Amino acid sequence: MDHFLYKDDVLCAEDCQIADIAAQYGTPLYLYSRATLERHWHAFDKAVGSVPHMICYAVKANSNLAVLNVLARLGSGFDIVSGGELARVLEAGGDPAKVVFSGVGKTRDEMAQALRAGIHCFNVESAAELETLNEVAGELDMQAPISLRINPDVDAGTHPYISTGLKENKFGIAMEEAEGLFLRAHALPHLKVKGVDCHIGSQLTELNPFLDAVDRLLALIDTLAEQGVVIEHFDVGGGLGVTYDEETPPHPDDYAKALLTKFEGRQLTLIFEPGRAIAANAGLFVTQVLYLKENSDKNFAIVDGAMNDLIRPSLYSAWQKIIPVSPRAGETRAFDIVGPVCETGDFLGKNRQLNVQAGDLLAVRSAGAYGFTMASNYNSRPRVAEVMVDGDKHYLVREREKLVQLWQGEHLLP
Ligand SMILES: Cc1ncc(COP(=O)(O)O)c(C=O)c1O
Ligand SMILES: N[C@@H](CCCC[NH3+])C(=O)O
Repeated sequence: MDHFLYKDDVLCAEDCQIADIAAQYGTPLYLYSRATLERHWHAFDKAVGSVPHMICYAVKANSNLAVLNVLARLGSGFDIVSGGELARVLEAGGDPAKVVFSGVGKTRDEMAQALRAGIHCFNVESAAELETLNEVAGELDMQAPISLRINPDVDAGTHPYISTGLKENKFGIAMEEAEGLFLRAHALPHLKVKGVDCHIGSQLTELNPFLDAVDRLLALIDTLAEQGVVIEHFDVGGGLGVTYDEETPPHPDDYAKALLTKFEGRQLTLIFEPGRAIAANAGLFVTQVLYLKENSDKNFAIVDGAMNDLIRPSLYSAWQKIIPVSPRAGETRAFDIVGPVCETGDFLGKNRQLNVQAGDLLAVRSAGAYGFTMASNYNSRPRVAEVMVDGDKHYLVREREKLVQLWQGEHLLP
């Protein structure tokens, strides 16, 4: 069920009118629906059923403390890629024992921070990282729980910038090296081998790449068992796609059902790291039209939101639906929806059929994932407010940045 619907011709988020929210907090703003976040998380959790598992939400998709807290209250685990994300999870009340730490460039400090916090597992991505983690754990007189992230060399069929499971990508350990490295990890005194891990890319809309990756890693698990290395968990990563436009990604039920057939008869705990599938369609980006402008037969709607607030259209040519908050009757025209940033690539959408006037509010859909988390202060634009609705209530979950925050921590020469 969609929680962003028109009721009496005005766009609502759950039971709140978006125009009221915009009037109260100003624009641009990000708006999240608690009910949608919870529904998406439960969809994964229920789909896996009674098989031992952890749903470790990928914090990078949306790391607002209120979002993390809503998920932590459901019992979610978390997939992190930095010490900053770990700190956020802890601040939001997340359980460190349900945290997995991914990423190719963990620093020694981040390793120590995560060891002290008592995380579930490090997803190690290279031989060099393995040796470093063993050293850091040794200095702390601890044993680091690890899995190795294997790069299964499957084509995820997604945008090249968000494909991660091909040999040419920087992520994970090559299949040919995997066995040797597991044996090395098994022999190192300050590491405890727990699992295997993969993550082949993001916004996948087909099941086959996931299934191919699982097949390859299960074969590896069998080889390892013959060598006395017991694997307790299988982390399938994240990557399940969402509908931005006409895509028809598998429902978590079908995704889980297909994967579970591969694990029948095995004593493996499953770990899932969904980010986008939980957060993307739980959020909107709300922006106001500042001016209309016509240039050589082209219509521009210049809005107060920009690429620094929501970079996906500029960075990946990503298409996100743009809809009016209070639709006008009458003729539509094709508009490019552009922001105030001084870059030609600053657009939220191109060639959109709309009937808009200056002052109107527009909502960019599917903006709950990789929206605010990828925002910057480019052009010295303060980062926008974030609001969460919960039924007929709404809460400011991050204040709009103030101008003085733009140069916080900067210093003049004496
Ligand atoms: C290691 C890892 N896990 C999980 C995710 C979450 O991916 P998605 O948002 O596509 O579910 C990512 C990002 O792609 C990732 O790099
Ligand atoms: N930022 C990307 C997804 C990256 C996934 C990171 N592992 C997007 O918006 O589509």
